[in-house]
Amino acid sequence: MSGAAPLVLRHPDAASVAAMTAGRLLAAVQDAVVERGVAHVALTGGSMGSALVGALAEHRQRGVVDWSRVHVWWGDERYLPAGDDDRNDTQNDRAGLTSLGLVPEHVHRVAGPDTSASAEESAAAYERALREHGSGLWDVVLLGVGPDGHVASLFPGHPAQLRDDALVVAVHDSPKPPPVRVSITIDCLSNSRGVWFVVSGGDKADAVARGVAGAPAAESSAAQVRGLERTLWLVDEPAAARLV
Ligand SMILES: O=C1O[C@H](COP(=O)(O)O)[C@@H](O)[C@H](O)[C@H]1O
Repeated sequence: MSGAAPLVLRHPDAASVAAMTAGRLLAAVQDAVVERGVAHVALTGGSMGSALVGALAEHRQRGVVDWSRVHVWWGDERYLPAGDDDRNDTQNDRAGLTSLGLVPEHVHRVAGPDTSASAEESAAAYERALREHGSGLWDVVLLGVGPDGHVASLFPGHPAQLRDDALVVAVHDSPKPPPVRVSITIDCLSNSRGVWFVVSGGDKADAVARGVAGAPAAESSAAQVRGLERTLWLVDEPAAARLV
């Protein structure tokens, strides 16, 4: 498999994962803005996605970053109307994303059924937006991991998991509700300088072990995604419990 080999960074608990990752993300974004004038970050939903955004919003050094040069995207979105409680962007907004000082046009939200005819149309629009901004060469892609090894909305064994004919795909019949989603594909997520998995909790211990070990796709979507320069697993001790 191409990309950087996984590096595991262990933390005592979920709050430490969020706080340490927030500091690391501020530095990575600052580096990107200074080196290239712009930073592109893919956010994640789920428990750690919002914990991380909350830690960013509370970070004492968050003002050091020129947020007007930062673009945020989502690795996946639940196909629900804007503002729905179950959307990843709604949860990230409530965790503090809106307080960072991002330019609204640089916050790239996935269209829901209120503004698109179908998940396919929404995925195509998101892909067009990505192509307008360099086809998704990310600085950092953040990924939560489900107990089943899914990342973004790419579930092991699901027909959408290994799609390689698009940057963004519609996902129907998701094993985790809601059933309709839009997801960036494995190849596109891997087109990032850094891929950072953020995981906490003992229910994720098997998924972390499989992901770090490079398990086959049938067992882990996480294992199929690696960064071009760095692949970090930022985990708490319960999530690290099955690592050898
Ligand atoms: O449904 C989703 O689940 C994963 C993991 O969520 P968690 O709550 O188990 O941490 C998340 O990364 C993904 O973005 C989201 O849509």
